[in-house]
Amino acid sequence: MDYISHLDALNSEANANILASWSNYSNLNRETDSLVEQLQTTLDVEQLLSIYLSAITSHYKINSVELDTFHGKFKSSNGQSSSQTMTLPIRINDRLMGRISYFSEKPITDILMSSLTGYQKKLIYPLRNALAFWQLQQMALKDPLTGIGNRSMYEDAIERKFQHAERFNEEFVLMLLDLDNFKNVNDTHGHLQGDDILTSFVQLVEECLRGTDQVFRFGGDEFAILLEKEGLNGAHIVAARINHAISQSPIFNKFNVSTSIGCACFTKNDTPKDLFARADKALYAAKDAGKNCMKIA
Ligand SMILES: Nc1nc2c(ncn2[C@@H]2O[C@H](COP(=O)(O)OP(=O)(O)OP(=O)(O)O)[C@@H](O)[C@H]2O)c(=O)[nH]1
Repeated sequence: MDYISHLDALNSEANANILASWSNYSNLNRETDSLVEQLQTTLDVEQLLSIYLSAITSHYKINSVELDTFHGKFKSSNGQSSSQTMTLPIRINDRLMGRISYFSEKPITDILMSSLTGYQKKLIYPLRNALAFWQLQQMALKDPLTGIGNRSMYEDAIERKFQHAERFNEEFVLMLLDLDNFKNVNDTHGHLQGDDILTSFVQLVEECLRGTDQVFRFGGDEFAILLEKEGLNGAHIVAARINHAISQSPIFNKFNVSTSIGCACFTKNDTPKDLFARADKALYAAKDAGKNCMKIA
């Protein structure tokens, strides 16, 4: 090969390398643009994480990501196990928003970490919007005094419970609870004391339930419980546990407050309204029977 041909060959090799890196660069740019577009399609935090995870798993062997914020934890996973973890902070204008942990079965190297930092930047603003939206939703669904779900959250939960129970042929129980003689606490000792009783009641009830059961405040001194995968027996046990816990509680004894409970078990062909009406009728029966007891529809 003469000198000129050698130079030509070197030149075309260099051009090919430039073209290849340019093509890699523009592919990467196209991918990140498409990731940004996809991240703009939802305000659901878990869906965002799932889109993000799919984008990064096409390059890195990451099996799940977990977002830890001041408001709660969110996770997305492809179901595979991971032995390695790495956590990166997420900041907006130097303010810490939370942290994302990456789980992988392969060691997470410094190079991987720095490229993930680049990817993570695409997530920041969509995530900020989704978290703000999530907070608003939580505020609309939670009772501010006790922190448990309100009537709107109950309506969502009961719809889902019905769909689940019908599909998997599962039992569940709706319990309606109303405090006895509560008005007297407000009238005699003031609303702050009444509020204390309401928050103590929620704590006490939660201690009597499994983590999978749910408790809601409808307003005033009215509450509802959804007992997961339970029938009549479960309802009897839980109601007895709650009534017993109240009878042992110094604050409830001091103010002579107890609770009346009405229960109804889900049956096929029920609607949420039917179930509620039966539990409500049972609650009235418990009040009529002298309060501080449980009646089953
Ligand atoms: N402290 C406080 N009181 C509330 C709140 N919301 C409603 N109430 C009061 O709760 C009371 C509920 O009244 P009732 O259920 O009729 O009173 P009760 O004495 O429990 O009546 P029985 O159920 O027949 O025993 C009323 O006095 C309301 O003003 C609240 O957020 N905080």
